[in-house]
Amino acid sequence: MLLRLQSLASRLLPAIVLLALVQWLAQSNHSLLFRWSAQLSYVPLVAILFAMLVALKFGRSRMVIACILLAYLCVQGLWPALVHTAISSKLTTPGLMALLCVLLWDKDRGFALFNMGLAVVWMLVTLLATYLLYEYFPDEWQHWLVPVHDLLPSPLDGALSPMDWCFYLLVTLLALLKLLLNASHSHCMLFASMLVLPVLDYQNQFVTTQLTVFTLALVFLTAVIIDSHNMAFRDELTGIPSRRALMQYTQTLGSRYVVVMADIDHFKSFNDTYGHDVGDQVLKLVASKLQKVTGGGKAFRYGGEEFTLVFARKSGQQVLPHIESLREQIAGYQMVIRAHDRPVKKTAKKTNPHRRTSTQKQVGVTCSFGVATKSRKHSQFSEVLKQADQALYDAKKAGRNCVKSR
Ligand SMILES: Nc1nc2c(ncn2[C@@H]2O[C@H](COP(=O)(O)OP(=O)(O)OP(=O)(O)O)[C@@H](O)[C@H]2O)c(=O)[nH]1
Repeated sequence: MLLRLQSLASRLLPAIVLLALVQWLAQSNHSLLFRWSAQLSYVPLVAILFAMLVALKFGRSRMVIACILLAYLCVQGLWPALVHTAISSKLTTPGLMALLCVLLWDKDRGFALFNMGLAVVWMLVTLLATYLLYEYFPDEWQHWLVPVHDLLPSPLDGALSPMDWCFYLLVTLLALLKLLLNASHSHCMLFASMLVLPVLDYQNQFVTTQLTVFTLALVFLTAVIIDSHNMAFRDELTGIPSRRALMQYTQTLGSRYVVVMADIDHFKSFNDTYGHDVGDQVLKLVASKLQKVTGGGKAFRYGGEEFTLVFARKSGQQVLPHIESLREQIAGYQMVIRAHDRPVKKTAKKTNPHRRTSTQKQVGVTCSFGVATKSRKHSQFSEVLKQADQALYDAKKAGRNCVKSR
């Protein structure tokens, strides 16, 4: 949970700080900004449409929809007569916030006609629900909103009606809940754009909106690119760099490095005893421990239950103490499993070393390690990797839960 909060903060904070800076800059009424907004008034619209095209290319349907929603803000500023109606002006911010919140909870559905039709339907339903809520919220229920409205800091008291404040708060909390479950860059950026909408509504200035939309276009572009990069180079299950990332990393290695192959001992029996889901939990746990390796090592998931650690500019002797301490840490950790035990197969009964813990909630995991150093004889990365694999085989033969080097 702490890790999740850390990654959420590290993704969300830069975008929020950037947007806050933009608001401050726009409020400073700098003459250059006004000249910029007059002469380059179409730039934010072009930027957000460009971000939309990139999202389209990467198949990120949610970001495409978010860009369209932000483009609406630009169009509203550029051609007010085109979109101005009593309903649209009153409900623009709540409607957009509700749509962004639903987008956060939805998933990328691609661009098949049926899925796009579905997206249009739920967007219309969301807008209709927001409209009905605002129009028909009973007057006699208004007093329920007052205590929540009182939570607002006093300078903002008059800025937001109780209805607006409660609605924004509810939608924001719902979105935050989603972020706690999944905080990809795209999720964080959608959330940041949600937060800035009431501010834009309050300021109601063309230049602020344009500048913010331009910033959001850049922020969305960054999110789409980073998420796509992560999809390609991060292992989906464990979240650590994948084999593809390892192969790319090898290009950057110099003439001195150490490769370590790590393999979870008797991993098959975890799957057999507790099921595939617990097997996945074990993989995640081991990956998180490997990722914290000291001595400058970088961890990758090689495939299955095998991991690779690479230590650039290090000798075997320098690396060994770090691997030994890593092995001890993993072996000393008691993992609490969150799954019901499986009936043990007859054939697995004889060989399964975890069988005794099958009724307990805590299980131990061990790993074997094979270490190899780049040398004149083995100068190619593939050769060093092969040596590390051989050393791993030695470790397995020596009884597992140990480190062997070649
Ligand atoms: N849960 C889960 N299991 C996986 C995954 N990838 C591979 N496996 C399983 O990992 C197991 C690998 O087992 P083996 O290679 O036989 O070796 P082991 O049981 O780890 O035993 P030793 O390596 O000899 O100590 C197989 O049963 C695979 O199905 C995965 O992503 N999730």
